[in-house]
Amino acid sequence: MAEYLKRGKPETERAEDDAKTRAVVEATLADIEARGDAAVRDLAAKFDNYTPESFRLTQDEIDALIAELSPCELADIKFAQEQVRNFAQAQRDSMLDIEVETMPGVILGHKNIPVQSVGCYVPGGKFPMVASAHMSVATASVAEVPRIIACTPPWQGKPNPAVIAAMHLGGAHEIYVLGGIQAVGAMAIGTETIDPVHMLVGPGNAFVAEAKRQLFGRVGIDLFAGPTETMVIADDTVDAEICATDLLGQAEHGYNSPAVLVTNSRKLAEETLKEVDRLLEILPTRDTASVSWRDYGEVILCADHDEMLAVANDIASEHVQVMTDRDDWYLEHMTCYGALFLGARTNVSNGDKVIGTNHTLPTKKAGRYTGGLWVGKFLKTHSYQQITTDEAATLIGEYGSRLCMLEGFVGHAEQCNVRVRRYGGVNVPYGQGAPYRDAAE
Ligand SMILES: NC(=O)c1ccc[n+]([C@@H]2O[C@H](COP(=O)([O-])OP(=O)(O)OC[C@H]3O[C@@H](n4cnc5c(N)ncnc54)[C@H](O)[C@@H]3O)[C@@H](O)[C@H]2O)c1
Ligand SMILES: [Zn+2]
Repeated sequence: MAEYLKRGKPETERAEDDAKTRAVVEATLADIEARGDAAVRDLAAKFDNYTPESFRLTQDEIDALIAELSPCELADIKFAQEQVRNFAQAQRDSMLDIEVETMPGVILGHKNIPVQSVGCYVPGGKFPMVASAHMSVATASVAEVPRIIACTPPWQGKPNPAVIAAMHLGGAHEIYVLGGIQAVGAMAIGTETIDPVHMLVGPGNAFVAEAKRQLFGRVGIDLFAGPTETMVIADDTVDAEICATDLLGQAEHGYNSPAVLVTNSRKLAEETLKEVDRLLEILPTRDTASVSWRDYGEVILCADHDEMLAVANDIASEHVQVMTDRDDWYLEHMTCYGALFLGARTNVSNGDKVIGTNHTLPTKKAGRYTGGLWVGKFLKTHSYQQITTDEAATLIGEYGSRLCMLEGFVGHAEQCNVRVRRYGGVNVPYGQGAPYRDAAE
């Protein structure tokens, strides 16, 4: 049995927080539904103290904001987007349209068609998350989505130049300075000034993630990508400084970011606990990181690697940093997670900002049923079928006719029967199934 050297808030308290968030989101979305732009305006004033003439930026405003960036800042953004595009393009190239002849005259296929309009949410409450624009906007543009709209909250009272530049360079067609529930609500429901989209993507705080969840069905969503989570799987091949740094590096995202160490080394576990306390004295973002660590930090001591693997798959953390004497073994055996970061040379912030994999990843155990955002999420795989010979129309029609009757679907059966009569010359009486012909005949 794994031993907890430190535990986070109990599940019951986490569930109470979730229930409060659900109620706030439900009421807010109903308000946007009822009052459209007027509600959006009130919410932006209330939560972000932001009351511009228009939330949508004009091309002149976008150009002026981009001009505020230094050449180095602009080059860095372009470098990151190039990495994200390159990997997304390789993934896109792996997705093929197919067409096969499954038996003579029977053609089956599928086509990958881009979602026709997407709303990308780029978080910006606590930090202006420039990188989130690469992950959603640039990836949508690799998928050739014809309408990409992007929303982000104001940063210190005005649009953040780096975020807006990343959205624009990523390929956004419309940019709005709008945050939180009002942004995702407006994009999905539509208002007098914003045409609704077909799908919402991108990470956000608990309110944003819950709003997307509630809007699912009305529009598509990429996945449940809420407050950041991180897990470090380590044995005594690494030291406490690197483990503590990796835990706090992601705990700084907000007040509710779980950071969990899973190890088979009591020495490493104890030293990491001490090291976290030491770093929390000097980390400039300790105000948030220390609260996340207090409420959601965990240190789990396991007997061996098999137990570490079981614990890790059960938690299904968003980010899993593996630093052991058998990193490839974890790659082979981990089944539930957002993304893996293998070996001490890499780290989660590489994935967050620059390396090219997508940082919009599943949280709250969503890694049990989905991976993160990727170019494939912007593509819909649609099937089609075609019968090109009379023989195939008759053969499939006869089987189809009988299988419809097996379920009592007489009208369905007649769709087959009319083909069997017309293309096969076989007389199937109206309202009956086709006669059974043995394969040997
Ligand atoms: N899962 C992922 O892939 C992933 C990736 C990056 C970031 N994240 C997460 O994104 C989140 C970003 O959060 P953030 O808050 O900094 O920015 P955000 O843009 O998600 O949210 C800011 C908005 O929240 C709204 N808001 C704030 N307090 C509110 C309240 N009490 N009621 C209703 N609405 C309220 C405001 O409208 C504000 O515009 C972090 O939790 C981070 O961990 C997740
Ligand atoms: Zn991060």
